[in-house]
Amino acid sequence: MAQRTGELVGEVNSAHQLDNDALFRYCSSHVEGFPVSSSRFSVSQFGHGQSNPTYLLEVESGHLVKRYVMRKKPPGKLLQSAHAVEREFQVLHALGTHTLVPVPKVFCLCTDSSVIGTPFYVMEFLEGRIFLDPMLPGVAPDRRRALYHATANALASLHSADVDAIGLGSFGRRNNYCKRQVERWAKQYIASTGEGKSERNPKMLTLIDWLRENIPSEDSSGSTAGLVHGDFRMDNLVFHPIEDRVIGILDWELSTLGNQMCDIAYSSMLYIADFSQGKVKHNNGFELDISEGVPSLEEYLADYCSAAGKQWPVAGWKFYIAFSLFRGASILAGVHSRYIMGNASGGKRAQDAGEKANDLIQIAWSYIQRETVLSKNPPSVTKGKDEGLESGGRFVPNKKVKDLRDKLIKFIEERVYPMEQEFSKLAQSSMRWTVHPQEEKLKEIAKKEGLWNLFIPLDSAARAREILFDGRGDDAIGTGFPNQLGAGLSNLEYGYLCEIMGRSVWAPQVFNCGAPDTGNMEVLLRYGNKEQLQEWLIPLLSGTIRSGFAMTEPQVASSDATNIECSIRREGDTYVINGKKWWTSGAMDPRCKLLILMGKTDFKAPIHKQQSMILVDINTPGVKIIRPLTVFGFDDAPHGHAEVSFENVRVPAKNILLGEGRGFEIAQGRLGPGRLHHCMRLIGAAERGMQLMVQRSLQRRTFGKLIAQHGSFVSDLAKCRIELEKTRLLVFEAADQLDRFGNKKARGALAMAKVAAPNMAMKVLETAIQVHGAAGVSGDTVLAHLWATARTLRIADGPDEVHIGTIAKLELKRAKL
Ligand SMILES: Cc1cc2nc3c(=O)[nH]c(=O)nc-3n(C[C@H](O)[C@H](O)[C@H](O)COP(=O)(O)OP(=O)(O)OC[C@H]3O[C@@H](n4cnc5c(N)ncnc54)[C@H](O)[C@@H]3O)c2cc1C
Repeated sequence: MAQRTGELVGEVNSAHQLDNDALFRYCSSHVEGFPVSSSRFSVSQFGHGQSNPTYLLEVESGHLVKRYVMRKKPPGKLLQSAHAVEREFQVLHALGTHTLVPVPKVFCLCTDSSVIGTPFYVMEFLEGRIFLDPMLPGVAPDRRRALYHATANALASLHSADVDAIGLGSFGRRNNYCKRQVERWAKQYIASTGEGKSERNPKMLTLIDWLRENIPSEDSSGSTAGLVHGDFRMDNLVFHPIEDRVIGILDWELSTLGNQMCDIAYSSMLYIADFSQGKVKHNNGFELDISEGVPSLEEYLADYCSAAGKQWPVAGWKFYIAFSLFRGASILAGVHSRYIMGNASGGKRAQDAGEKANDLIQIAWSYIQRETVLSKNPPSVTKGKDEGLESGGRFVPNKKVKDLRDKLIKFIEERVYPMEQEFSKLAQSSMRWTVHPQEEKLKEIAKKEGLWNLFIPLDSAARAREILFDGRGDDAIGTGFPNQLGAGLSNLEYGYLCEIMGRSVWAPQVFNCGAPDTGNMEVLLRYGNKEQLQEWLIPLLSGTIRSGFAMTEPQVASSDATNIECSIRREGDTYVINGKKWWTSGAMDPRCKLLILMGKTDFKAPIHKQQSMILVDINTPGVKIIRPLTVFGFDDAPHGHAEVSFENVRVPAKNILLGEGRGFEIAQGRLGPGRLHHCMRLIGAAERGMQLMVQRSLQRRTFGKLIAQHGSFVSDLAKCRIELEKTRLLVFEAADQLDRFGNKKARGALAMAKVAAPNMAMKVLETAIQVHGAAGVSGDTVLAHLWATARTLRIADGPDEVHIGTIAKLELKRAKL
């Protein structure tokens, strides 16, 4: 079973007591968001890990308890070059600032030993899961496979960091890494063993000689060199609280530049020697019987090589594993030695380290005696690699989509979530109808990251390219950045990404994927002519303007669009518009420039030929914003939902879309993908609800138990997950049908998704709100806002009953055939 990161702490070890007041004062002035005064500041120590003492800092700030992690050098006389927290800070800072490698954010480094006795640094506390036992007891087999896949991917991601580009070019020497490491750990072993220390093992000395003679040739050339973690094991990884992905790689004490094969070999050592439990378990140098679902050593290695783009290491593998065992033995001898001298942070657990060191030396020798240790060629890794979104399943994102998804998740978690409170604060102030400057900055970063206009389907992009550039692939459209027309994704592929954006009400617009802009751009992409595309689509694509869709009218039941009364009358080379609309989302936004309006050009034509759509510049005389409307009190500023009147509004005749009487036809085209985007975002909103409720349930105690231990909660949680997964499959199915058969044939699946998604999201968010108690209904969490949005979607873009009518009609039609 996994341990929660917050559960791995205990009282501070007597050898590692701190001056808490000095630490508090330092953090107040050096750590972002750390309060200046607090009624409670507590320090506890992580028991896991034995090298640099690591502490959990909990500080009360208003009604919140903020958590940070502090890591320091151990006290006492230290071996040269060990415990370099300054280097840990440097590498974490570089990776966190410039790459997508999952690491905790670091806040400050203190090199002044007078503060708490040794240098230290403070970093973010990651709420997640740590698996102390790599055999993953209590985890289902398919999840085990997914966790190993995530582990291989995390290592590949850190190995892919471009050290020169991120300021780590001089973090170490790249060539002859193993050569230097053999000498370093040999020296350390000698220094840690002998009289008054851990007993020296003569077999270790012969092992050192063997290693010196068998260093692979690539080591001297540096061809497999790059950033090396140095202690990459599953128990140094924090996994997401519920998803099987790594959110933080910890313990960078031994990181440097060098031969990266050492990292993958070290992390594979568990297949040869499992010392996660009291005694070392081994099979005389052969692979151990591994738990069901855990990939074999070769599968794990192949998974890593494929993700990192590395050669299958058949030639040097024996050396790398033997070296890992040797290095492990040297480290354990050091721990044992420190235990004897009384300053190992692992306390009593360090007592057995000497015996374990000798076991590893023996296993290394058995391994070296093996004739072959790796097959000539890697096994196929397709199995397990791309199974399901996280594990198995029919809907499987390909590598391109997975990469975009990982990027999006990191972007949202690191840049959007931290801004949510700030955006909400502005949206509730007297400046509510202005745009937060940070939102515009985030848009620019999203463009550069290639996370822009991802909603545009391949076929719509092709049409725009044809019309605007005669088919040339010039996507920059003179705006200075590529991918204006998206990433060439299908609706299904976008589904995997749109879902992620739905986790925050603020996220979609950051990626230019917010409603109603996406639907409006889709209308232009599908039905606009060249002039209309140039005037309106291009600024919408670059995010310099926003738009609204004006169909619903207060005086008529607008779920039946044939009721619409707004008139669009032709007069010479203009159309004159008269009518009243409401719920025109986005019309309050200061960036809103375009309204796509639906009205009637011919009240006498057949019922579905009376409507037309026309492009209206919001600044045209006669367009009047009457008031913003609220959704359960949320006015969704600065975007807003407006009541708008149109009095003798004259627009050029060329602004008509597709021609008079074609409004219904366009509405059908617009609403299919637009509706589905709402469903996708609702899946994301529900996932956020799941995440928050799980976190809350594991932190909060009632009547002597965590909420997570109460049976009623467990039952609700499981039911929410079932509903969520059912709905996700339905939404993917609808997207897939939309891609394969088009809007009309997919209408049954689209209607089912549109009914299922808001109802499911409401149920999940409602449960999450309940688990949060009063905090859930307040503005302190995102839950109330997400719930309110989900509720509107049982009405907006067609009420449930209308879609239910469509589903039933198709069902009955089938029966008649
Ligand atoms: C937050 C939000 C944003 C919106 N954004 C936009 C926007 O940007 N642009 C825009 O034009 N509109 C927008 N709308 C309006 C929305 O699309 C309409 O509210 C919706 O189409 C329903 O129309 P209506 O409100 O007139 O309800 P009505 O048509 O009056 O329907 C009321 C109720 O009648 C019942 N009903 C209707 N049809 C049937 C049926 N066939 N069988 C049984 N019962 C039925 C349902 O219970 C329905 O909820 C938005 C609405 C909300 C809440």
